[in-house]
Amino acid sequence: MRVSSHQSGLRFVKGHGTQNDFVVLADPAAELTLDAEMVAALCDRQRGIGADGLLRVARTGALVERGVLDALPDGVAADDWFMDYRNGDGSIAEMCGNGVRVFAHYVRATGLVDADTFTVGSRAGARPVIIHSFDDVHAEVTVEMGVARLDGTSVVRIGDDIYPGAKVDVGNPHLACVVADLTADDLAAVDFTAGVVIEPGDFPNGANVELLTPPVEDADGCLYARMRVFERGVGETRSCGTGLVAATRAALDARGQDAGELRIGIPGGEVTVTIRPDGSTLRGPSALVADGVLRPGWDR
Ligand SMILES: N[C@@H](CCC[C@H](N)C(=O)O)C(=O)O
Repeated sequence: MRVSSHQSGLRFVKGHGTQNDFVVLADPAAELTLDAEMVAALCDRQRGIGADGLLRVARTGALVERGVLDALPDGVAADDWFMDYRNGDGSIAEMCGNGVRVFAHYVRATGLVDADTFTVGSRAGARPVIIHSFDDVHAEVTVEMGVARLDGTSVVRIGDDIYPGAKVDVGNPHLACVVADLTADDLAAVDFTAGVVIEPGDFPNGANVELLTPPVEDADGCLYARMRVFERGVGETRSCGTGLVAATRAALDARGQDAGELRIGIPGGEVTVTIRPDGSTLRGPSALVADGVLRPGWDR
């Protein structure tokens, strides 16, 4: 069954995590065919519903049986709910941090899960979550994001400017640039409209690019920074959970720290990232804003 040809209309939910927005499709038995063209049309803000990405909610075992996944990812059981994530251009990515928060909120608020701690499956492996609070619209969720692995350095060109950064693997690839002396106003003025140019030799599968102001201590002694992000397969988004973890890892490393906490403001809100030598967490909000039904033939 293709997404387009469901006779009785396919239900969807629209949600976001710090305004990184998603179409959520419940498909427990993995019966839908999500081809790239269809996902791109659904995520298109003029042709379709409009979103940065799509989250299919399916049982991990069903995705293996249907051949969407080759095998159960590490630490993920057949009965665990799996976040089958697609970028807005239809491409598949290994992980989406904001997506996991929205996904966890969705399965908890709809009763597919009846506990506040559980595991979400992703192509990058198991992502344990804690639901701190939720109702039908809002939730506050922490995601265990695993180890953010530093992997050397590279550069990105944005307009006429070259930014050096740290390559960071958070399950998906990032170039996290902590830019010395960059103010919040400078960051807001960066022009992403022509895209970003990364080194293909350093990132054979592409990368997400983050620009971060150097962290400063706020009045309470907490570290705070601001970030913007240009996502692989999407373009500039108002937030990127894996990017926030990558940027925190790079910023703490630049301060000689392999652990610590950082609050980060992004255009879509604010999150808290904690880095430990053996892992990392991302804490922030989720919102489920609308329910809808796709009309048969919507894509013609
Ligand atoms: N917005 C996401 C990341 C989505 C995947 C990314 N665009 C990629 O291709 O790796 C997040 O919140 O982490």
